[in-house]
Amino acid sequence: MNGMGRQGRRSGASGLQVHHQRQYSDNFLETTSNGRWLQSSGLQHLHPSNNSIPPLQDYAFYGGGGGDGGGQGSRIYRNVQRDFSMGNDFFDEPMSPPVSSRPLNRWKNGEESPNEFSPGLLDLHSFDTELLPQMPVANMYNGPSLYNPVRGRSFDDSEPYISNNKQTGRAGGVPDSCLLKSFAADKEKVNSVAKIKVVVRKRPLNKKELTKNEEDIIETLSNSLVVHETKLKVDLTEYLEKHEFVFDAVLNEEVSNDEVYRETVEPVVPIIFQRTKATCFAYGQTGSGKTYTMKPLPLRASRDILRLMHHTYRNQGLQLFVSFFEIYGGKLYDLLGDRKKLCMREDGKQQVCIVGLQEYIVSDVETIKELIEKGNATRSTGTTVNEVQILQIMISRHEWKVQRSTRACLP
Ligand SMILES: Nc1ncnc2c1ncn2[C@@H]1O[C@H](COP(=O)(O)OP(=O)(O)OP(=O)(O)O)[C@@H](O)[C@H]1O
Repeated sequence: MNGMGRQGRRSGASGLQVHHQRQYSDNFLETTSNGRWLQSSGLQHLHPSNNSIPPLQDYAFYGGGGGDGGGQGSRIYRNVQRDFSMGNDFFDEPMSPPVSSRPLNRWKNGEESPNEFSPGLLDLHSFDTELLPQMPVANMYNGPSLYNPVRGRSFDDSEPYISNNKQTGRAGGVPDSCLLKSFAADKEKVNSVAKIKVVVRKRPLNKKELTKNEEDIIETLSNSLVVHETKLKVDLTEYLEKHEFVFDAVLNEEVSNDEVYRETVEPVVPIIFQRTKATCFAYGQTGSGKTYTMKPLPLRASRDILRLMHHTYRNQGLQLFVSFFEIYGGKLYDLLGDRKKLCMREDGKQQVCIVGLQEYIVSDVETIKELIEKGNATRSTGTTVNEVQILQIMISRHEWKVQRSTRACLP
């Protein structure tokens, strides 16, 4: 969100969510089921037929000032998103026709073989996961706990969350009756945590706004912000109307990108080792700071994911896959695959796949950085209403991929 003057600016926010996706379409935005998916993903405002659900900024921020893009009092805005999601596909059952053959290290090696690089299928099905454990997972980041085994369903076990807790508890010598109570309490606690976390970031006034002597009309409080809107009485005297909006967290203009990461993505990182997918996206008006906010997040997340893979989950044959695609004008394009047009398909189990999406195995942050730069260079630069870039970071067991690839050959 932005520091705003008084002439018609609104703002943006970033959020996290876990979602399901089910649709079948060549044109991503045009089907009812896509609409459902977009809605469940918090992207409903991208659906052309959906005028009923206002995007957050449509009611939260308006009448702000200056800068590019925001006309005076205008409710028109560029609905651009910066998005990345993380997850794993280590499920008990195959969720979709699997990747027939992955472009293993294509980017690194700069060579292709027909077997290795034919189009794959990316399973976008999200496990109906435990809730985002803000409370439990936050604890994992106290000091060296990042390296401790995480609780819940993970690559370490195939037992449900509660069983794993039990094991952890036993190791600590807690009596069974207490354990049962504590498991129940834990489960209840997790169940009571929201799946979606909305964080608003205020950006400082930019040079243009400062030059114009515009006022900052946003006041940030701990988890809310107040918009000071100037209004005119009938006798043309000015008065201020205050509008307060509450969010899960509000970050003021002094907050660094590191703090944004800690507040938003860091707590989710261990969760993706627990059969879950997580999505973080930013939305807001042009110039509101989406790129500035989102750009550092994937690399920081990758660093933590790799650290967990190399410590807590070492020797488990885990690999990290990266893919990057764009939804542009209602269609999908592979940003790491020469902007090839992709399509979404639903398999026999009604799981959604992106057919032909290139995925790259990565083992270091530097390579991920290169891939992101490559994707950014390929992305659209237009000013359309519907434009989303989605970077996906996925953890998988190599053998699992191979197993699933075999199934892909079946009719
Ligand atoms: N929190 C911040 N602190 C300092 N500068 C910021 C902050 N947020 C944004 N900016 C600056 O504001 C300008 C616009 O930000 P940015 O490009 O991220 O906006 P955007 O929402 O991605 O815009 P667009 O939708 O047009 O791509 C940039 O110059 C950026 O450096």
